[in-house]
Amino acid sequence: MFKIPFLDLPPLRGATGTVRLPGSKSISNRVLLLAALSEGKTFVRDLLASDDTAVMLDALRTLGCGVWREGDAVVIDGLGGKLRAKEAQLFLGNAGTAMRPLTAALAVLAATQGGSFEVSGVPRMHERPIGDLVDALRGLGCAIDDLGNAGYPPLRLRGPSALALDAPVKVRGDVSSQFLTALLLALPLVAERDIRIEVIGELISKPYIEITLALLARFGIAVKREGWEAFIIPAGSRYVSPGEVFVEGDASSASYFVGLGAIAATGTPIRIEGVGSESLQGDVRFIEAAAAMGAEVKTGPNWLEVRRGAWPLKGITLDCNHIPDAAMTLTVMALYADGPTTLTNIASWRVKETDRIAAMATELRKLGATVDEGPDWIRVEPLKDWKAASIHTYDDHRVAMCFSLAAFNGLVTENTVPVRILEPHCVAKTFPDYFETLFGVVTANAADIPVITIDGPTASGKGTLADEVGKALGFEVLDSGALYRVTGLAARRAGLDLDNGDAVAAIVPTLKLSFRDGHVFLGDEDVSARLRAEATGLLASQVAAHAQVRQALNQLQLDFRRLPGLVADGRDMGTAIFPDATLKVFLTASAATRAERRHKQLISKGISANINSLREDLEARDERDKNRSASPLTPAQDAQLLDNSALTIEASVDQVLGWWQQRRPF
Ligand SMILES: O=C(O)C1=C[C@@H](OP(=O)(O)O)[C@@H](O)[C@H](O)C1
Ligand SMILES: C=C(OP(=O)(O)O)C(=O)O
Repeated sequence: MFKIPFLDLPPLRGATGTVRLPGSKSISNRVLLLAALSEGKTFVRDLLASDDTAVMLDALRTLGCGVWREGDAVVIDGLGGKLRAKEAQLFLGNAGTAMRPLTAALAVLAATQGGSFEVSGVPRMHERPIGDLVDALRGLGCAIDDLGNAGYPPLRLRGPSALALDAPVKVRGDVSSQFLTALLLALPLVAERDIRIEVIGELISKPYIEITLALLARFGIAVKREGWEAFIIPAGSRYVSPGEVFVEGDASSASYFVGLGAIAATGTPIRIEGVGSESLQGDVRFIEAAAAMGAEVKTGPNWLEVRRGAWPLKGITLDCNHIPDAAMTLTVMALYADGPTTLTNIASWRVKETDRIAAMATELRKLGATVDEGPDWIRVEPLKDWKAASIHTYDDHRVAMCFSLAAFNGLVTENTVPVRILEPHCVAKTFPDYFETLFGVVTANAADIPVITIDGPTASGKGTLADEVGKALGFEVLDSGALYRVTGLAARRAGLDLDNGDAVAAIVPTLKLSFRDGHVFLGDEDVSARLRAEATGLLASQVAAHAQVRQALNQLQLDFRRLPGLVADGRDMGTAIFPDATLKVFLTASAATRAERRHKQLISKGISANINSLREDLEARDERDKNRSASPLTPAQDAQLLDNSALTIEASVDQVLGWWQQRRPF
């Protein structure tokens, strides 16, 4: 996950490959609750691992459920309908699928067994309505206290209290379907007689009720229904765990890749694995909307393949009540259309993670789009004149994911712009690795992928600075010095004459080199510590003097230019390898400062060292690096010079990030 203040997406051009979706949020949290209410163990496979499921799992643990991992399964040892904890405070983040169903289940459990439970969430959760559910539960006889504003969390669910189960339970369905879902999931707890639930008002987001009914059936509860108006939980219903449940991929998460295929898969299609024609989730019908906009879609039981069909896409008008979450993706696809796109019947967008109609309209306008909105609709015009924009994400995962599709503007305009996604980690709600997954299936022109080079003499602190800048921007880091060090080490191990440039260059393509978690591996061996040793530094300096060796390592270094960007540290990154880098930094420090730092570093590792001879070595190495004929150590003409002798690491990082920001169009 990119846990950084912003993620800049350079212009993207194409898409190809296969995406394996994370588990469905809606299915995961329903299955967890049903397993918790059942008796005995349920093995849940392919469970979504995200913020929304984490709060549900924490809540279940607090309530006394067994929750543990066994291989690739999460095992829930259920309560069998009996409360083990009679008091608890549950923090449910911003997960509607945890807040609403747990409120109903705990209200009913507290009423029948006694207890006091508080449910709360993030500030936005306290602005998301729950009054219709509370009214239904109070009508049934549950004791519920508003701990904040009436009709919103936080709430206290108290008991015991007498339940009136003979009259129908009435619930409004026109603000959120999750209220009906919550009652359907919880009321089998007290189904000594038939329980009738009646929906008041037009039910929205109907396909989510189908998910609820299907999963209840898997846990042994066969709800009878009268269309969408009434649902009857038969007397004697009991939750019976099926023992094992497989969670299918998330169909709402699929929408971003369906959109991606429609926009950018011009050759082979994007393959999306985890949902397909047999999906339980209504959002799989997003493919119909995408097809109406021009996408070519093929489906199998649990896969989709999508490629570009019509181009530009076709503007559509669509009632999106049945796909409230996935439909947001259409508003960004609409930028690439031949005419306006109008989405209707989406009033619920206003009470989700943020006011999504307002959020999408505001952010689309920042890109230059013309957008109109009403209480329950939005209209987006195609965009020709794109502006670089910093997209505010409102702690809404879907806003962040949707706007990644705006980075394909280079497919419709010459004046390509990057897109900045603020607080990209909000995707953690349902798809923590969204951006990594995206980068795995999109292509960009190498020249569009930003590079920051940090060159400078040995022990100037390039490595630390590059790592920190890389972390701050979410960029890849290339420690080119390590490549020379590995080559020097491997050449020495192979018994080569290090003065023989051809021989040393010949082993470069055979190096089995990988960088993982800040470590460098040669084959399976972690050689990080060896590479840092002074002796290896000298080997590196020797082999680096050969033009043939530098040539062999060139391509390897260029290959590190990957999305979303690269920070390359070395000696000739800005002059020879990435001459088109957006920002070039030449880092220096006095020989005395560098010798002191190296000395401290060695001493802290328990290696004895003499500061004077370290300084002499450094100076000798500087001379060799400066005077070699192949790529001598010298600042690029357009480099920013940074002498960090008197600077802290933070100050150097801030300086580089400041220069970087000056070069950004945001
Ligand atoms: O039941 C569910 O799993 C959901 C129902 C929908 O909410 P509404 O019924 O409030 O539209 C949907 O937006 C949400 O992401 C998940
Ligand atoms: C509306 C959403 O979430 P929640 O389950 O919190 O309602 C969503 O994921 O788009």
